[in-house]
Amino acid sequence: AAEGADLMKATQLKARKKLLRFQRSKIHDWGLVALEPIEAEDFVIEYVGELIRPRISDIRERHYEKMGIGSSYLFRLDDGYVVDATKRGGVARFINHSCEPNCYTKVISVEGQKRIFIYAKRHIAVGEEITYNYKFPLEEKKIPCNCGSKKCRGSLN
Ligand SMILES: Nc1ncnc2c1ncn2[C@@H]1O[C@H](CN(CC[C@H](N)C(=O)O)CC2CN(Cc3cccs3)C2)[C@@H](O)[C@H]1O
Repeated sequence: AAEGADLMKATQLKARKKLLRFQRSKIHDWGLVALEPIEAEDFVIEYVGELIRPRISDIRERHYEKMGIGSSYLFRLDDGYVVDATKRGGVARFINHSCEPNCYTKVISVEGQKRIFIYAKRHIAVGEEITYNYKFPLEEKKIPCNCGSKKCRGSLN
């Protein structure tokens, strides 16, 4: 019974959203920083937003560009669907890109709904900024990357 309780506790620890703080980032404007140590493969946070169809996301993207808020609160899924965190989103929308990220994203269908979960690739120490690879498609107009990692590709797209 004791080891069952420990297993339960360990599972909860791994699955629980981690303590994070939204603060100025060395990479870009604002970012998310770990307030507790995070182990490899631990669940960190869900990228919460509205799941929208490709056509709707094109219309919104143009609208956001015109409004000057930049379209990168849009998290594109492989099938063209987009999770839009611009209006209704969680703090995960503030996570910055790195070419050597400490987290990775996984799209999981929960009751037919696609959701984006962010996990740690490695141990993350208190105070480290949470990052994942945006995997933006290559574009002409480059967004210079400021991740500072040795293997930085120089741009996000
Ligand atoms: N490694 C990097 N190097 C350089 N720039 C980066 C990096 N990684 C994220 N970026 C920028 O961050 C946006 C992704 N953003 C993540 C959070 C951002 N730090 C924030 O404070 O809002 C969300 C978008 C929505 N936009 C609102 C704006 C706020 C200020 C100017 S536009 C930012 C991206 O589209 C980029 O422009």
